[in-house]
Amino acid sequence: MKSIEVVAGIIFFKNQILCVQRPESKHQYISKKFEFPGGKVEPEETKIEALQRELLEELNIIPAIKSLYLTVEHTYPDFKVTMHGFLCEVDSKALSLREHISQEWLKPEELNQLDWAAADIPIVQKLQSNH
Ligand SMILES: Nc1nc2c([nH]c(=O)n2[C@@H]2O[C@H](COP(=O)(O)OP(=O)(O)OP(=O)(O)O)[C@@H](O)[C@H]2O)c(=O)[nH]1
Repeated sequence: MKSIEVVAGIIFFKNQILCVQRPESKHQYISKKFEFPGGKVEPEETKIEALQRELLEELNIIPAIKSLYLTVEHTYPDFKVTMHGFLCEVDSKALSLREHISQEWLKPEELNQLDWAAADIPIVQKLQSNH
């Protein structure tokens, strides 16, 4: 089975976190799910470099990347993902949604209102237990 390494930004503006919705996909289990923005780490790139690149590409933002929060391993029916979630901060909510179909800024305790990609659930749970 294919394995991918992914970085994702848990982006805070004050006490709210950016949640973005994936477009429709042939993989039903990730189609239209909410996630933390990011993407695959390319060869020759550090995780931080990959996250900076993806956030600029997907949202046109340059957040302050603070620290690694949680690494999750999840096996979907077609591939295995290792996802590193990094705490990030922005000082404005301004962004351009270039790949996702919607966005929400939610407080940690509100995150379970959304339908998350399965790999994100441990990160959502940790954020909810720490608020
Ligand atoms: N970015 C991101 N991807 C996630 C999360 N949770 C999760 O399961 N994934 C999965 O990890 C993979 C990341 O791929 P991607 O499509 O976002 O990455 P990318 O921008 O590099 O893709 P590309 O191949 O189209 O250039 C997707 O299969 C996605 O479903 C998440 O919170 N953020």
